[in-house]
Amino acid sequence: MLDESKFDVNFKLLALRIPRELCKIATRLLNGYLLDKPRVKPITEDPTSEKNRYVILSEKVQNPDLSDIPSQKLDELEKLCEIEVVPYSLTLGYSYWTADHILKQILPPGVEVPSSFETIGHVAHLNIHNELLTFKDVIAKVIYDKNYPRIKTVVNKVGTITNEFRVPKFEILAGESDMVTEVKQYGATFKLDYSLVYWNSRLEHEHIRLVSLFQPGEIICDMFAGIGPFAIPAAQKGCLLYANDLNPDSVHYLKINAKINKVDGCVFAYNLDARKFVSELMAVPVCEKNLESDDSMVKACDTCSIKTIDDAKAEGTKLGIVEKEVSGNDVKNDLEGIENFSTTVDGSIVASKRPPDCFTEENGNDYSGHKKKGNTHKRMKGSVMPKAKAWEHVDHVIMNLPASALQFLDAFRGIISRKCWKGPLPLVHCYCFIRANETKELIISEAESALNAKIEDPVFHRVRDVAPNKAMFCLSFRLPEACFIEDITGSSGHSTGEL
Ligand SMILES: C[S@@+](CC[C@H](N)C(=O)[O-])C[C@H]1O[C@@H](n2cnc3c(N)ncnc32)[C@H](O)[C@@H]1O
Repeated sequence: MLDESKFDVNFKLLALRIPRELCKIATRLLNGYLLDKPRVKPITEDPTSEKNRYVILSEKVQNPDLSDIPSQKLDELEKLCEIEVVPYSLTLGYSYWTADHILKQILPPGVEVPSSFETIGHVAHLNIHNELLTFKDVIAKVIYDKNYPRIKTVVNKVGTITNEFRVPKFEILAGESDMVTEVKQYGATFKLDYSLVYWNSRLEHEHIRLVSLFQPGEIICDMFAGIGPFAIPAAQKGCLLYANDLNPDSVHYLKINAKINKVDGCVFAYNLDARKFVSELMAVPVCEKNLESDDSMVKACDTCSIKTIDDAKAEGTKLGIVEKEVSGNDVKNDLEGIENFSTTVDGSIVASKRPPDCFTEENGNDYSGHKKKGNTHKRMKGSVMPKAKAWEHVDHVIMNLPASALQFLDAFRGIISRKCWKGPLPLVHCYCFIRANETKELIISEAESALNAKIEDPVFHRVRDVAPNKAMFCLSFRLPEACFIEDITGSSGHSTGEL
């Protein structure tokens, strides 16, 4: 085990014993000659008298006659009191030194010291390289000691992720074995079991960037929702969420998180394969039977603002809250013809020119939303959020499974009933990886062959570099018209109404 006393360092220093009321002025006068160590104060108690203090001098003052300090400074101090020099012994030990300092002494010279880690609530996630695996326990102990109580569990990722839920395997190296924890992102709270579900704190900016494109009242379909880092903030914004994940544990926490964040009336959770989810959600039910989510997700919700097109019809009013913003542009940076859409009472779409200043992406193009004037977000106090008919309208589709989301685009082939659909087709936000030897054109062609249709006006947003030769991107585009199915009778565009 680690012998903590090995890290003791003793400093033989000098100190001035002075009346305690002169501490401030002495500190000012001796500026530059005082002990200068992070987190150690240069003034300390005199063990022999309450009335005095020790002013600890820096290591560079070695002579007891204080000849290392300019005489002018000493003269000034002497005018105020008698100066008494005393030896002072300072020991800085294990509890003082940083994790980086200690690990540098333990590990072989030249290796990269693993003193930084990803924090997920009370869990510190390390990725210890093979050459340091023999030191893994001591590394974990130091990180635990230095970060407790903020960190209560230190884990190391084992091997590479191979399972479809994208959950790494961990070994617990120090602290509690409980990996159920809580994380906060932009005001939302997420509970999760880090050993069972996918979570990546590095995606926080991306989650919020994408949600910032959504407008209150919009209908969002999240095909690979995880525990809800897109879905929960979108619902908090007043969107209606159809959120799905194949991992039952993710869906379990998605529901808990919807409750914790008081949006459980706006988040409908499903535990299906994404293809099946989309085909069930967006296809017209044979008997127009209402879709049912897998349990009682529909709850009273104070914070939601969704009204379906049908609700508005019933009220005979224009749906102010579902003003739909749509943008599209091509790689030539042509901003002309970009339009806003508002859904009117009959579900038809009113188009209006939108200001071009909303294009902020690296290539000049974007699907960002422009700020609306005023707050059109109305609350439905104490009411149950009505489910929208997703086969009539969905505004955005989120596909965050970068390793294979492009291949799932085939789920949209001929799925949307032209007869039933109201408004523009959804904007799809499909995450992918692009390697150094790949191009955006290659990605587009992969997406197009999955859709079996041409994509107009694609926009790429670089999310983050995941490896030296690999970056994560978000490809946004409007679902092509080819996804319409003309004749719904007897077509594959019917759902079994299983959801
Ligand atoms: C990269 S994670 C993204 C989770 C979440 N959207 C986020 O941003 O943190 C991908 C998620 O897709 C889920 N998944 C993998 N294959 C799936 C499939 N065939 N159908 C539905 N979900 C799937 C995984 O369980 C995982 O939660």
